[in-house]
Amino acid sequence: MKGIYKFNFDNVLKDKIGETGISVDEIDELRDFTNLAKANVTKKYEKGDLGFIEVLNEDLEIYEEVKELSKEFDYIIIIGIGGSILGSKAIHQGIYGSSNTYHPKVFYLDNSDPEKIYETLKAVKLEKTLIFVISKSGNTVETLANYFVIKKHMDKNNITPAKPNFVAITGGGLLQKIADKEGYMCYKVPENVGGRFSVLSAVGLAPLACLNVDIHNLVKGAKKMNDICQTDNIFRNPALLNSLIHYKMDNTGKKISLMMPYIGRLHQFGMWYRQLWAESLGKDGNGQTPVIALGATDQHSQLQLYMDGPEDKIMTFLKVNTFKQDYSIETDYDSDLKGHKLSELINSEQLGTEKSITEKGIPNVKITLSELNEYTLGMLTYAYELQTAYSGELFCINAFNQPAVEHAKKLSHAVLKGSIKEKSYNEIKIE
Ligand SMILES: O=P(O)(O)OC[C@H]1O[C@H](O)[C@H](O)[C@@H](O)[C@@H]1O
Repeated sequence: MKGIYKFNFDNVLKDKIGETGISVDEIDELRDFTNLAKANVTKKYEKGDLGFIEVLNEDLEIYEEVKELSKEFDYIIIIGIGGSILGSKAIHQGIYGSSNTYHPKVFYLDNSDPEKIYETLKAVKLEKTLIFVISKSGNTVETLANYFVIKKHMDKNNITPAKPNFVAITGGGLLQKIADKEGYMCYKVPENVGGRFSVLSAVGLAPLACLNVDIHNLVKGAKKMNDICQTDNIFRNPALLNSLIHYKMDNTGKKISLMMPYIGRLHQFGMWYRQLWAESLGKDGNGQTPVIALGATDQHSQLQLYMDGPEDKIMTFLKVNTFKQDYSIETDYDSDLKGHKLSELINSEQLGTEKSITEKGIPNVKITLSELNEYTLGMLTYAYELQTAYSGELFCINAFNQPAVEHAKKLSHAVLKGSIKEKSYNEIKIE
């Protein structure tokens, strides 16, 4: 499997967007600054802190066992939240789209919304369902709650699949205890792999292997990107260059990082990126708010704001050259569309938007993939992981923790236990 990845940064340059931009010379002058960031990431990796790089060397044969087991099942449920599920969702959608017409069918339980679990239970036959329960900490309440509800439902209704149907992927906590006690097949999340950086570890690879994603090519793409990004030449290192561009733009008030894929299959990738960028860099008053829009759909809903609203955005266009299916537009009516393909239309819309955004002086970069397959998706995913690690260094932020989220989790627990009650003094109530 092959594919080409192109990173284009013309439209952040001063000669394209004016004074808000950056020049090639300025980028070059920041060589020491960017090389230090890169060297710090390497140091952390050598110290054993960056498991998301280490996992590239993992033996993928370990996933054969669960893949074999999955052949007994028609449905897969993945239970997890945040970094424990967004990656597999993004990669699966990146390869298969969101129609869920393939075998096995997949369902994601990533919320404690009772209606969602009800709908899922109605859509699957549990005796034919392989269920992944994924949580690095092993203690995330939404994940445990969904597991407990499904387990009880199976026990109460005497649902006994031909083969054991729970697989735990965890680094410890209550989930590990449950897996040990119940004898579940279990994959480990290494301590040094942060949840949102875990898609290329067991967290993503075990379920994806069962969903017929070619994980070998996925990792191969990531390794290729890792090799490419070993260079200190920033103009040859897309992760480092994009990191610097976002850093410089942040410094000039571009506090929103807007990602706009022009293919539906990358929409979930945007959602994965949203967590990665937000949780890694949103600290101590820093951080760019990631926003995801889908081209061309959101041109007709958001573009007015992007072009004419606050000048606080840097945009990333994601584009693919080849679509898996295509249609030519044929009509007897007099129309500019006549004789064109849908792929030409969507890519023209991308370029048209890019041109008008650039004319407005809004900085934007573009990643073009020759096609969207496991290999190119592996390159894309890993480039963003590395870019986020570099950005942590540039912004002097620990990109690998999430203290504010931990605090909110504690308060939610306190509410559940009854030690915090909802009180409101100022509200409008209408009956
Ligand atoms: O994998 P888990 O331990 O269940 O954590 C799931 C998620 O929980 C928290 O909300 C963290 O902020 C996320 O970074 C994490 O991905």
